Amino acid sequence: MTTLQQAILKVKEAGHKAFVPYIMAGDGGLETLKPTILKLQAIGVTAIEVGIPFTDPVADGPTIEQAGERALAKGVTLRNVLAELAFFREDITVPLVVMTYFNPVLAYGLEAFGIACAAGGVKGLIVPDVPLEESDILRETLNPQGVDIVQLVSLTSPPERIAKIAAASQGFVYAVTVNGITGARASFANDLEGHFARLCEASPIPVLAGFGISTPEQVVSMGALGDGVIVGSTIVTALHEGDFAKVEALVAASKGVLEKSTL
Ligand SMILES: O=P(O)(O)OC[C@@H](O)[C@@H](O)c1c[nH]c2ccccc12
Repeated sequence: MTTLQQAILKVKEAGHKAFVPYIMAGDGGLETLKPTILKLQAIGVTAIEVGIPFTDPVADGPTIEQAGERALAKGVTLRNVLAELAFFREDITVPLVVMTYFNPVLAYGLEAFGIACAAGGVKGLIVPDVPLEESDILRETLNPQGVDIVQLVSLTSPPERIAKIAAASQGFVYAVTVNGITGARASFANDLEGHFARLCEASPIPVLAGFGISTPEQVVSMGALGDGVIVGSTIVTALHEGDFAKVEALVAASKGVLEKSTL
């Protein structure tokens, strides 16, 4: 079992839901990466999805797109993010999952990228623009470096495809809860239960729900569909605005506490 899967199962055994915040690496400057990761792990997140800024983030809504622009303006790149992680990897206690589009990986060079991931203690990778059919090359290069390739399942995937993706995904299955791009949503489709039940049944590894989750109540309701949640845009905004209490309240909800945390 991989480190990433183990971290999620540990939370499950404690009767909680996994909570994975997404951050835009270097939003506020590369020097913010270390304190942000240390703060998040201190409040008990399960893993951290570390987003790499990119000029053409096709799956992202305005919140993450703008955070990416801020990071790019500060000179943040895939290369210097991985180098920074390597610099403080002894202090990192939760699995890190890098989320990047394929272009920066290609520009880095796949082999060199894999080595840099290992040096930075990266445990998982999400590359949304590499479809399942093309993903062998990622597993072949990254698995030997101890990095899981996490696959996304969309709401519109037919059953055979859901089964294929669940069988190929590593660490966890990323179940996308909306049709569309990242960003907070007021409501979700009401037939999510059936979709998640089929997905959880088909998946030998944990299933986490992500996209559109922005309130403690949604952490609870979406978390209940599977093994936990991934929260991006709301975390990015809260960190940008310095509202850490909001982040704490979301984490507390994943542990069954639905009131503002006083940590
Ligand atoms: O921002 P949201 O709606 O909370 O969704 C999570 C998401 O941000 C994060 O997992 C993510 C950011 N960019 C992505 C691109 C593809 C898949 C996932 C992502």
